[in-house]
Amino acid sequence: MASAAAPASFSLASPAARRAMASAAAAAAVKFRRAGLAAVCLPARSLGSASLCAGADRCLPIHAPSRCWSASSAGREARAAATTAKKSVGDLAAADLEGKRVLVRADLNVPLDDRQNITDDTRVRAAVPTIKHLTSNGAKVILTSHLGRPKGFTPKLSLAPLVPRLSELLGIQVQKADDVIGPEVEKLVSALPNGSILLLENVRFYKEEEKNDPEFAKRLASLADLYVNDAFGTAHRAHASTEGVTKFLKPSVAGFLLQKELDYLVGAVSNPKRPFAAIVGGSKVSSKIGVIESLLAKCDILLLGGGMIFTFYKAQGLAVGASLVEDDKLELAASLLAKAKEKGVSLLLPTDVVIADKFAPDASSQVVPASAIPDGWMGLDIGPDSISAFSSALETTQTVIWNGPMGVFEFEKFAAGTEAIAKKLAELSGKGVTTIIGGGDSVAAVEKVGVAEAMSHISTGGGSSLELLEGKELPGVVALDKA
Ligand SMILES: Nc1ncnc2c1ncn2[C@@H]1O[C@H](COP(=O)(O)OP(=O)(O)OP(=O)(O)O)[C@@H](O)[C@H]1O
Ligand SMILES: O=C(O)[C@H](O)COP(=O)(O)O
Repeated sequence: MASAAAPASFSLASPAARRAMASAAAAAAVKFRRAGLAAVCLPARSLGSASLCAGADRCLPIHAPSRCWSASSAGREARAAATTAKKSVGDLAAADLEGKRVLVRADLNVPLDDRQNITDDTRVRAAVPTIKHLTSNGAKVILTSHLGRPKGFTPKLSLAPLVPRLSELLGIQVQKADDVIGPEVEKLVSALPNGSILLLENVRFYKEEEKNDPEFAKRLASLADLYVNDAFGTAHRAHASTEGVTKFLKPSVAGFLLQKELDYLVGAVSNPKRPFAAIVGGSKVSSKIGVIESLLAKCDILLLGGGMIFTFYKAQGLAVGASLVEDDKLELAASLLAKAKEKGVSLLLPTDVVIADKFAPDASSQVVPASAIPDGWMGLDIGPDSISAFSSALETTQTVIWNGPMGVFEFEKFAAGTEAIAKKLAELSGKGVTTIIGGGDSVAAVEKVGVAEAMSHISTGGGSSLELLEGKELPGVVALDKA
């Protein structure tokens, strides 16, 4: 194994970034530059919190009990309609599993605190149904995952802290290997009894993983008889354990979590119950162009919030004061507005905003019409009239997908818009509307309000869910056997 190396670089979507943000915020508050604004960065990001839903044969975590997924439900129809229809672990007969060594790729990339405690176990809970299904059918599970972005062997990114929680959730003691491949691992695998689980060490300790090295993939694959990919959060990476191993293991199938993510983020979005509304927020329009364009082709109503709205306002000739604006995206914003019109999509921009005199939790604030933002003030949330207009528009829908907060919800003063939307979606969910939270900060917002359990689906993916919503194919999915 290679030796420890340089510090990893972070993307905002990764737990590594969350960990970095959390510890920095705990120390005090971290100033960072985001598109010209000095922001106080809080550890707001986390992923879902719903509990396992007892009783359903293939029930998955992170969704409302009333929407337990089953083989005969609408999910299957939606999946069949999706271009990503893949063979599932549920399609394998018990005889295909009994006594077989199954390599399961999960995404156990969870946030850990300084004492190596898991601070959000959503991804661990989400991995349980597939593993339980395999062990209860007598398979020998060889579990593999990454944690963070190590450069070589990095003890603090060992998967060891995952063992107690996994064992507790699975109801059996999970064994852990100190390596990913090699004679020691092979020995442990050959001694596995039916129905047992061996967790391999962090697969990214080998640089060959991210390089999708065929020799490494072959050695990893040689540990098993078949492959199950349940790592939705990493399905946008063409790595050895997500893509390379499929060339050496047949069958290579989707786990229940991966399947449910596809059912919702592809199936329900491509073939929605209508009217279908998309809510897109977040900081910048530039990071959501692909998502907006893709959703414009599918939705009936598009609600825009967050920092990106000011680029749209400016494109319409409004003054935006000191709000976040991407001047090089004004034409793009105008063309997106024109495209919505052309496609007959009802696009709503907030009509009023909560403005602040500085980018800080203790800023002075006031509500003004979108057309009356004074010089020196910046919009940090959508206003009450907009909340009410957005809520009325959502009342008419049957499917809603949400990606990106309506304002700077990390600051209490500017969290009302995001929280109101979260509550509205929870209410609609209770009335049978399909509500999908597409990963990222909107998940943290839904969690903060305590309505995560009410939603139809909360994605465990950050980058992967954005790529799916942009209409991209994910290499980890493409590589699996067709349904
Ligand atoms: N009006 C605003 N001005 C500046 N920043 C804002 C504004 N509204 C929201 N934000 C910030 O946008 C950030 C979220 O943006 P981002 O584009 O990362 O969202 P996301 O899509 O939920 O995340 P991800 O990219 O992981 O999917 C939040 O930290 C929030 O504070
Ligand atoms: O947290 C994530 O988004 C996934 O685990 C993928 O991690 P990565 O961005 O380091 O590939």
